[in-house]
Amino acid sequence: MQVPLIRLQCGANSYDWGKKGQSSAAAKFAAATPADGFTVQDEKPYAELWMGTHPSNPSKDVRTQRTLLDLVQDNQALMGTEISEKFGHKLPFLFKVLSIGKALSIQAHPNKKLAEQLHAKDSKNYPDDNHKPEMTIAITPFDGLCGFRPLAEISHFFSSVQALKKLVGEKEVEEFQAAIKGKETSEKTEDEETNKKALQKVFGALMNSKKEDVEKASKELIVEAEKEGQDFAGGGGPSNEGQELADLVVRLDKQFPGDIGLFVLFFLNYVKLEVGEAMFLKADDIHAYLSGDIIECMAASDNVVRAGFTPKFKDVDTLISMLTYSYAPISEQKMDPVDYPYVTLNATAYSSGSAATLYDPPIEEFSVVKTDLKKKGAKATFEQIAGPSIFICTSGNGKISVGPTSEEVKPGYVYFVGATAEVVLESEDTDFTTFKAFCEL
Ligand SMILES: NNC(=O)[C@@H](O)[C@H](O)[C@H](O)COP(=O)(O)O
Ligand SMILES: [Zn+2]
Repeated sequence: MQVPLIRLQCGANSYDWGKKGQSSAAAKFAAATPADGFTVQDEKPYAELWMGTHPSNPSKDVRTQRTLLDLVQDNQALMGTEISEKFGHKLPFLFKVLSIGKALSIQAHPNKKLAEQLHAKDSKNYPDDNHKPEMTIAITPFDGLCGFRPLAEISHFFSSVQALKKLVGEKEVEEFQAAIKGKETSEKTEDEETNKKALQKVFGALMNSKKEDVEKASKELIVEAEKEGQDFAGGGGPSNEGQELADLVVRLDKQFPGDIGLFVLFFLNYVKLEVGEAMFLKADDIHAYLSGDIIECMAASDNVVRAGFTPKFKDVDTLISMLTYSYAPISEQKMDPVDYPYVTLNATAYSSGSAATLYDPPIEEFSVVKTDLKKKGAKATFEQIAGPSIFICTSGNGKISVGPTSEEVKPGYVYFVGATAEVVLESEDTDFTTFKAFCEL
Protein backbone atom coordinates (compact mmCIF):
# COMPACT_ATOMS: atom_id res chain seq x y z
CA MET A 1 0.00 0.00 0.00
CA GLN A 2 1.44 3.36 -1.06
CA VAL A 3 2.19 5.54 2.00
CA PRO A 4 0.87 9.01 1.25
CA LEU A 5 2.92 12.16 0.97
CA ILE A 6 0.49 14.94 1.92
CA ARG A 7 1.15 18.64 1.23
CA LEU A 8 -0.18 20.62 4.22
CA GLN A 9 -1.80 24.04 4.33
CA CYS A 10 -0.83 25.52 7.73
CA GLY A 11 -2.22 28.54 9.55
CA ALA A 12 -0.29 31.49 11.03
CA ASN A 13 -1.31 33.04 14.39
CA SER A 14 -1.09 36.83 14.66
CA TYR A 15 -0.01 37.33 18.27
CA ASP A 16 1.12 40.86 19.19
CA TRP A 17 4.81 39.89 19.52
CA GLY A 18 5.14 38.50 15.98
CA LYS A 19 7.29 40.15 13.31
CA LYS A 20 5.24 42.29 10.94
CA GLY A 21 4.25 41.43 7.36
CA GLN A 22 6.83 39.90 5.04
CA SER A 23 9.57 40.21 7.70
CA SER A 24 7.86 37.31 9.48
CA ALA A 25 9.05 33.83 8.50
CA ALA A 26 5.77 32.47 9.87
CA ALA A 27 3.85 34.71 7.43
CA LYS A 28 6.12 33.97 4.46
CA PHE A 29 5.95 30.23 5.05
CA ALA A 30 2.15 30.30 5.50
CA ALA A 31 1.80 32.27 2.25
CA ALA A 32 3.93 29.72 0.34
CA THR A 33 0.92 27.38 0.24
CA PRO A 34 -2.35 28.57 -1.28
CA ALA A 35 -5.01 29.17 1.39
CA ASP A 36 -8.32 30.82 0.56
CA GLY A 37 -8.13 34.49 1.44
CA PHE A 38 -4.78 34.44 3.27
CA THR A 39 -2.62 37.38 2.24
CA VAL A 40 0.24 38.89 4.26
CA GLN A 41 -0.64 42.40 5.45
CA ASP A 42 2.38 44.69 5.92
CA GLU A 43 1.43 46.12 9.32
CA LYS A 44 0.05 42.89 10.82
CA PRO A 45 2.20 40.80 13.20
CA TYR A 46 2.56 37.09 12.32
CA ALA A 47 3.93 35.11 15.26
CA GLU A 48 3.56 31.37 14.71
CA LEU A 49 3.06 28.89 11.87
CA TRP A 50 1.37 25.77 13.30
CA MET A 51 1.93 22.35 11.72
CA GLY A 52 -0.06 19.52 13.25
CA THR A 53 -3.49 18.38 14.39
CA HIS A 54 -4.04 20.69 17.42
CA PRO A 55 -7.66 21.91 17.14
CA SER A 56 -6.72 25.54 17.88
CA ASN A 57 -5.20 25.81 14.38
CA PRO A 58 -5.44 22.46 12.53
CA SER A 59 -3.37 21.88 9.38
CA LYS A 60 -5.21 20.75 6.24
CA ASP A 61 -4.49 18.48 3.28
CA VAL A 62 -4.11 21.04 0.44
CA ARG A 63 -5.72 18.72 -2.10
CA THR A 64 -8.84 17.57 -0.23
CA GLN A 65 -9.05 20.43 2.31
CA ARG A 66 -9.65 17.77 5.00
CA THR A 67 -7.88 18.39 8.30
CA LEU A 68 -4.85 16.25 9.11
CA LEU A 69 -6.70 15.36 12.33
CA ASP A 70 -9.53 13.82 10.27
CA LEU A 71 -7.06 11.92 8.09
CA VAL A 72 -5.12 10.35 10.98
CA GLN A 73 -8.38 9.50 12.78
CA ASP A 74 -9.73 7.79 9.65
CA ASN A 75 -6.56 5.82 9.00
CA GLN A 76 -4.49 4.77 12.02
CA ALA A 77 -1.78 3.36 9.73
CA LEU A 78 -0.77 6.95 8.92
CA MET A 79 0.69 7.36 12.41
CA GLY A 80 1.33 3.70 13.01
CA THR A 81 -1.26 1.87 15.14
CA GLU A 82 0.84 1.78 18.34
CA ILE A 83 1.51 5.53 18.32
CA SER A 84 -2.03 6.32 17.21
CA GLU A 85 -3.51 4.41 20.13
CA LYS A 86 -0.99 5.75 22.65
CA PHE A 87 -1.63 9.40 21.75
CA GLY A 88 -5.37 9.23 21.12
CA HIS A 89 -5.35 9.24 17.31
CA LYS A 90 -3.79 12.69 16.99
CA LEU A 91 -0.20 13.80 16.40
CA PRO A 92 1.83 13.59 19.64
CA PHE A 93 3.67 16.80 18.71
CA LEU A 94 2.89 20.32 17.55
CA PHE A 95 5.53 21.67 15.15
CA LYS A 96 5.92 25.45 14.73
CA VAL A 97 7.94 28.27 13.18
CA LEU A 98 8.07 31.34 15.47
CA SER A 99 9.07 34.79 14.20
CA ILE A 100 9.70 36.94 17.29
CA GLY A 101 9.51 40.74 16.89
CA LYS A 102 9.28 41.49 20.62
CA ALA A 103 9.30 39.63 23.92
CA LEU A 104 6.95 36.71 24.48
CA SER A 105 5.32 36.46 27.88
CA ILE A 106 7.15 35.43 31.03
CA GLN A 107 5.67 31.95 31.02
CA ALA A 108 5.79 28.31 31.95
CA HIS A 109 3.86 25.30 30.69
CA PRO A 110 2.08 22.98 33.12
CA ASN A 111 3.04 19.36 33.68
CA LYS A 112 0.42 16.74 32.75
CA LYS A 113 -1.32 16.64 36.16
CA LEU A 114 -1.58 20.42 36.47
CA ALA A 115 -2.68 20.72 32.80
CA GLU A 116 -5.61 18.39 33.50
CA GLN A 117 -6.62 20.48 36.54
CA LEU A 118 -6.28 23.83 34.75
CA HIS A 119 -8.18 22.60 31.67
CA ALA A 120 -11.01 21.23 33.82
CA LYS A 121 -11.22 24.50 35.77
CA ASP A 122 -10.69 27.01 32.94
CA SER A 123 -10.82 25.53 29.42
CA LYS A 124 -10.94 29.02 27.86
CA ASN A 125 -7.44 29.92 29.08
CA TYR A 126 -6.15 26.35 29.18
CA PRO A 127 -7.45 24.80 25.92
CA ASP A 128 -6.26 21.21 26.42
CA ASP A 129 -5.25 18.79 29.18
CA ASN A 130 -1.72 18.08 27.95
CA HIS A 131 1.76 18.99 29.16
CA LYS A 132 3.91 21.12 26.84
CA PRO A 133 7.61 20.37 27.09
CA GLU A 134 9.24 22.20 24.19
CA MET A 135 12.43 22.44 22.15
CA THR A 136 13.72 25.50 20.31
CA ILE A 137 16.16 25.45 17.36
CA ALA A 138 17.44 28.83 16.13
CA ILE A 139 17.07 29.53 12.38
CA THR A 140 18.31 33.09 12.89
CA PRO A 141 20.26 34.38 15.95
CA PHE A 142 17.92 34.12 18.94
CA ASP A 143 17.92 35.43 22.51
CA GLY A 144 15.68 34.65 25.44
CA LEU A 145 15.34 34.24 29.20
CA CYS A 146 15.36 30.62 30.25
CA GLY A 147 15.38 28.89 33.64
CA PHE A 148 16.51 30.29 37.00
CA ARG A 149 20.13 31.46 37.14
CA PRO A 150 22.62 29.95 39.58
CA LEU A 151 21.71 31.34 43.03
CA ALA A 152 24.96 33.26 43.51
CA GLU A 153 24.15 35.31 40.38
CA ILE A 154 20.65 36.17 41.65
CA SER A 155 22.13 37.12 45.02
CA HIS A 156 24.76 39.25 43.26
CA PHE A 157 22.02 41.20 41.43
CA PHE A 158 20.11 41.74 44.69
CA SER A 159 23.23 43.43 46.05
CA SER A 160 24.10 45.41 42.93
CA VAL A 161 20.78 46.52 41.38
CA GLN A 162 19.30 49.02 43.84
CA ALA A 163 15.90 49.28 42.10
CA LEU A 164 15.53 45.46 42.27
CA LYS A 165 16.51 45.24 45.95
CA LYS A 166 14.11 48.06 46.87
CA LEU A 167 11.19 46.52 44.98
CA VAL A 168 11.68 43.01 46.40
CA GLY A 169 12.31 44.42 49.91
CA GLU A 170 15.52 44.62 51.96
CA LYS A 171 14.18 42.13 54.52
CA GLU A 172 13.17 39.57 51.87
CA VAL A 173 16.55 39.93 50.12
CA GLU A 174 18.52 39.52 53.36
CA GLU A 175 16.41 36.49 54.34
CA PHE A 176 17.12 34.89 50.92
CA GLN A 177 20.84 35.61 51.04
CA ALA A 178 21.08 34.20 54.58
CA ALA A 179 19.09 31.06 53.65
CA ILE A 180 21.36 30.11 50.74
CA LYS A 181 24.67 31.30 52.20
CA GLY A 182 27.34 28.67 51.79
CA LYS A 183 24.87 26.24 50.14
CA GLU A 184 24.52 27.90 46.71
CA THR A 185 26.15 25.00 44.86
CA SER A 186 25.53 22.23 47.38
CA GLU A 187 24.29 19.00 45.80
CA LYS A 188 22.85 17.72 49.07
CA THR A 189 19.09 17.16 48.72
CA GLU A 190 18.21 18.98 51.93
CA ASP A 191 20.28 22.00 50.84
CA GLU A 192 18.67 22.03 47.39
CA GLU A 193 15.23 21.89 49.01
CA THR A 194 16.10 24.79 51.33
CA ASN A 195 17.45 26.77 48.37
CA LYS A 196 14.34 26.14 46.22
CA LYS A 197 12.03 27.22 49.06
CA ALA A 198 14.07 30.40 49.57
CA LEU A 199 14.01 31.10 45.83
CA GLN A 200 10.25 30.56 45.64
CA LYS A 201 9.73 32.94 48.60
CA VAL A 202 11.82 35.78 47.18
CA PHE A 203 10.44 35.29 43.65
CA GLY A 204 6.92 35.39 45.09
CA ALA A 205 7.78 38.63 46.91
CA LEU A 206 8.77 40.17 43.58
CA MET A 207 5.75 38.82 41.67
CA ASN A 208 3.33 40.13 44.30
CA SER A 209 4.70 43.69 44.22
CA LYS A 210 2.08 46.40 43.82
CA LYS A 211 1.67 47.68 40.23
CA GLU A 212 2.47 51.26 41.26
CA ASP A 213 5.65 50.11 43.05
CA VAL A 214 6.75 48.21 39.92
CA GLU A 215 6.17 51.23 37.72
CA LYS A 216 8.11 53.52 40.09
CA ALA A 217 10.97 51.00 40.49
CA SER A 218 11.18 50.46 36.73
CA LYS A 219 11.82 54.19 36.18
CA GLU A 220 14.66 53.99 38.76
CA LEU A 221 15.96 50.83 37.07
CA ILE A 222 16.19 52.53 33.66
CA VAL A 223 18.02 55.52 35.18
CA GLU A 224 20.44 53.09 36.90
CA ALA A 225 21.00 51.13 33.66
CA GLU A 226 21.54 54.21 31.47
CA LYS A 227 23.84 55.86 34.03
CA GLU A 228 25.99 52.84 34.91
CA GLY A 229 26.42 51.15 31.49
CA GLN A 230 29.14 48.47 31.78
CA ASP A 231 29.11 48.88 35.59
CA PHE A 232 25.36 48.23 35.73
CA ALA A 233 24.29 45.29 37.89
CA GLY A 234 27.75 45.15 39.43
CA GLY A 235 29.33 44.77 36.02
CA GLY A 236 26.78 42.06 35.17
CA GLY A 237 27.98 39.42 37.56
CA PRO A 238 30.25 36.50 36.68
CA SER A 239 29.71 36.76 32.94
CA ASN A 240 30.65 40.44 33.06
CA GLU A 241 27.58 41.38 31.03
CA GLY A 242 26.90 44.82 32.58
CA GLN A 243 26.45 46.75 29.35
CA GLU A 244 24.55 43.88 27.75
CA LEU A 245 22.14 43.74 30.73
CA ALA A 246 21.76 47.52 30.71
CA ASP A 247 20.92 47.45 26.99
CA LEU A 248 18.50 44.53 27.52
CA VAL A 249 16.62 46.34 30.30
CA VAL A 250 16.30 49.51 28.20
CA ARG A 251 15.20 47.48 25.12
CA LEU A 252 12.52 45.55 27.03
CA ASP A 253 11.25 48.64 28.84
CA LYS A 254 10.58 50.20 25.43
CA GLN A 255 8.46 47.11 24.53
CA PHE A 256 6.69 46.76 27.90
CA PRO A 257 7.16 49.98 29.92
CA GLY A 258 7.08 49.48 33.68
CA ASP A 259 6.50 45.72 33.41
CA ILE A 260 7.33 43.22 36.18
CA GLY A 261 9.26 41.26 33.54
CA LEU A 262 12.05 43.87 33.74
CA PHE A 263 12.82 42.56 37.24
CA VAL A 264 12.17 38.86 36.55
CA LEU A 265 15.02 39.21 34.06
CA PHE A 266 17.56 39.20 36.94
CA PHE A 267 16.32 35.81 38.14
CA LEU A 268 16.59 34.08 34.74
CA ASN A 269 19.48 32.99 32.53
CA TYR A 270 19.91 35.30 29.54
CA VAL A 271 20.61 32.92 26.66
CA LYS A 272 21.70 33.52 23.06
CA LEU A 273 21.44 30.79 20.40
CA GLU A 274 23.34 30.94 17.11
CA VAL A 275 21.77 29.35 14.01
CA GLY A 276 21.51 25.59 14.57
CA GLU A 277 21.86 25.80 18.37
CA ALA A 278 18.97 24.46 20.46
CA MET A 279 17.59 24.29 23.95
CA PHE A 280 14.99 22.11 25.67
CA LEU A 281 12.48 23.28 28.27
CA LYS A 282 10.89 20.76 30.60
CA ALA A 283 7.30 21.33 31.78
CA ASP A 284 7.20 23.96 34.58
CA ASP A 285 10.45 25.64 33.42
CA ILE A 286 10.10 29.44 33.45
CA HIS A 287 11.11 31.26 30.24
CA ALA A 288 10.45 34.23 27.93
CA TYR A 289 11.72 34.22 24.35
CA LEU A 290 12.90 37.67 23.23
CA SER A 291 13.91 37.74 19.54
CA GLY A 292 14.74 35.74 16.42
CA ASP A 293 13.19 33.12 14.15
CA ILE A 294 13.02 29.58 15.53
CA ILE A 295 11.78 26.12 14.77
CA GLU A 296 9.84 24.98 17.82
CA CYS A 297 8.54 21.52 18.59
CA MET A 298 6.47 20.59 21.61
CA ALA A 299 4.08 17.99 22.96
CA ALA A 300 0.69 18.73 21.38
CA SER A 301 -0.59 21.47 23.69
CA ASP A 302 -1.32 25.18 23.79
CA ASN A 303 -1.29 25.58 27.58
CA VAL A 304 0.65 28.72 28.63
CA VAL A 305 0.74 30.12 32.20
CA ARG A 306 1.76 33.80 31.91
CA ALA A 307 2.93 36.38 34.45
CA GLY A 308 4.47 39.33 32.59
CA PHE A 309 5.46 40.94 29.25
CA THR A 310 2.00 40.29 27.83
CA PRO A 311 -1.45 41.82 27.21
CA LYS A 312 -2.92 38.32 27.54
CA PHE A 313 -4.50 36.58 30.55
CA LYS A 314 -2.00 36.37 33.44
CA ASP A 315 -2.16 33.72 36.16
CA VAL A 316 0.59 34.83 38.57
CA ASP A 317 -0.41 32.66 41.53
CA THR A 318 -0.46 29.52 39.38
CA LEU A 319 2.96 30.39 37.93
CA ILE A 320 4.50 30.99 41.38
CA SER A 321 3.12 27.70 42.70
CA MET A 322 3.91 25.50 39.66
CA LEU A 323 7.58 26.30 38.99
CA THR A 324 10.23 23.72 39.84
CA TYR A 325 12.63 26.43 41.12
CA SER A 326 15.50 24.38 39.77
CA TYR A 327 18.43 26.69 39.13
CA ALA A 328 21.42 26.07 36.84
CA PRO A 329 23.67 27.72 34.28
CA ILE A 330 22.17 27.84 30.78
CA SER A 331 24.69 25.23 29.59
CA GLU A 332 22.45 22.64 31.26
CA GLN A 333 19.48 23.68 29.11
CA LYS A 334 21.33 23.84 25.76
CA MET A 335 21.13 20.64 23.67
CA ASP A 336 23.99 18.72 22.07
CA PRO A 337 22.77 17.75 18.58
CA VAL A 338 24.30 14.66 16.97
CA ASP A 339 24.55 13.26 13.45
CA TYR A 340 21.32 11.48 12.52
CA PRO A 341 22.35 7.87 11.73
CA TYR A 342 19.26 6.70 9.85
CA VAL A 343 19.87 8.66 6.68
CA THR A 344 22.06 7.91 3.67
CA LEU A 345 23.69 10.82 1.90
CA ASN A 346 24.78 10.37 -1.72
CA ALA A 347 28.33 11.16 -2.86
CA THR A 348 27.39 14.66 -3.98
CA ALA A 349 26.06 15.42 -0.55
CA TYR A 350 29.22 14.19 1.17
CA SER A 351 31.45 16.31 -1.05
CA SER A 352 29.43 19.35 0.00
CA GLY A 353 29.76 18.45 3.71
CA SER A 354 26.00 18.43 4.14
CA ALA A 355 24.60 16.75 7.20
CA ALA A 356 21.50 15.47 8.90
CA THR A 357 21.51 16.63 12.52
CA LEU A 358 19.34 15.05 15.22
CA TYR A 359 17.87 17.08 18.09
CA ASP A 360 16.61 14.44 20.50
CA PRO A 361 15.01 15.70 23.75
CA PRO A 362 14.43 13.33 26.71
CA ILE A 363 10.71 12.85 25.97
CA GLU A 364 8.85 10.41 23.74
CA GLU A 365 6.54 12.76 21.80
CA PHE A 366 9.04 14.07 19.25
CA SER A 367 12.53 14.50 17.88
CA VAL A 368 13.65 16.81 15.07
CA VAL A 369 16.19 16.29 12.26
CA LYS A 370 17.68 19.27 10.41
CA THR A 371 18.98 18.41 6.93
CA ASP A 372 21.36 20.81 5.18
CA LEU A 373 22.08 19.85 1.53
CA LYS A 374 24.57 22.28 0.06
CA LYS A 375 24.97 21.10 -3.51
CA LYS A 376 22.65 20.57 -6.51
CA GLY A 377 21.97 16.85 -6.80
CA ALA A 378 22.76 16.14 -3.13
CA LYS A 379 20.37 13.48 -1.82
CA ALA A 380 19.36 12.33 1.66
CA THR A 381 17.47 9.04 1.94
CA PHE A 382 15.66 8.59 5.28
CA GLU A 383 15.05 5.03 6.43
CA GLN A 384 11.42 4.27 7.19
CA ILE A 385 10.21 4.86 10.76
CA ALA A 386 7.17 3.35 12.49
CA GLY A 387 5.65 6.77 13.14
CA PRO A 388 4.48 10.07 11.59
CA SER A 389 6.71 12.87 10.26
CA ILE A 390 6.18 16.48 9.23
CA PHE A 391 8.79 18.17 7.00
CA ILE A 392 9.16 21.92 6.47
CA CYS A 393 11.65 23.61 4.13
CA THR A 394 13.18 26.81 5.50
CA SER A 395 15.51 27.62 2.58
CA GLY A 396 16.37 26.56 -0.96
CA ASN A 397 14.56 24.45 -3.57
CA GLY A 398 14.41 20.72 -3.96
CA LYS A 399 12.25 17.63 -4.18
CA ILE A 400 10.71 15.20 -1.72
CA SER A 401 9.86 11.65 -2.81
CA VAL A 402 7.99 8.78 -1.18
CA GLY A 403 8.00 5.72 -3.41
CA PRO A 404 6.99 6.73 -6.95
CA THR A 405 5.52 10.06 -5.77
CA SER A 406 7.73 13.13 -6.08
CA GLU A 407 6.76 16.67 -5.15
CA GLU A 408 8.58 19.99 -5.44
CA VAL A 409 9.78 21.71 -2.28
CA LYS A 410 10.30 25.45 -1.77
CA PRO A 411 10.74 27.54 1.42
CA GLY A 412 7.58 27.25 3.52
CA TYR A 413 6.34 24.04 1.90
CA VAL A 414 5.11 21.56 4.53
CA TYR A 415 4.57 17.83 3.98
CA PHE A 416 3.11 15.09 6.20
CA VAL A 417 4.62 11.64 5.68
CA GLY A 418 2.89 8.57 7.08
CA ALA A 419 4.55 5.75 9.01
CA THR A 420 6.79 3.19 7.29
CA ALA A 421 7.71 5.45 4.36
CA GLU A 422 11.25 5.79 3.03
CA VAL A 423 11.71 9.48 2.17
CA VAL A 424 14.21 10.95 -0.30
CA LEU A 425 15.12 14.64 -0.22
CA GLU A 426 17.03 15.98 -3.25
CA SER A 427 18.51 19.45 -3.52
CA GLU A 428 18.15 21.61 -6.61
CA ASP A 429 20.09 24.34 -4.89
CA THR A 430 23.29 25.22 -3.07
CA ASP A 431 21.52 25.43 0.28
CA PHE A 432 18.43 23.27 0.69
CA THR A 433 17.45 23.17 4.37
CA THR A 434 14.57 21.18 5.84
CA PHE A 435 13.44 20.27 9.36
CA LYS A 436 11.59 17.03 10.09
CA ALA A 437 9.62 16.51 13.30
CA PHE A 438 8.78 12.88 14.00
CA CYS A 439 7.67 10.43 16.63
CA GLU A 440 8.74 6.81 16.95
CA LEU A 441 8.52 4.78 20.15
N1 LIG B 1 8.01 29.27 24.39
N2 LIG B 1 7.14 29.39 23.33
C1 LIG B 1 5.93 28.88 23.42
O1 LIG B 1 5.54 28.32 24.41
C2 LIG B 1 5.01 29.04 22.22
O2 LIG B 1 4.79 27.74 21.68
C3 LIG B 1 3.72 29.68 22.66
O3 LIG B 1 2.71 29.59 21.70
C4 LIG B 1 3.99 31.15 22.95
O4 LIG B 1 4.85 31.23 24.04
C5 LIG B 1 2.75 31.89 23.30
O5 LIG B 1 3.25 33.11 23.82
P1 LIG B 1 2.22 34.17 24.37
O6 LIG B 1 1.31 33.41 25.27
O7 LIG B 1 1.53 34.73 23.18
O8 LIG B 1 3.06 35.17 25.08
ZN1 LIG C 1 6.98 28.40 26.01
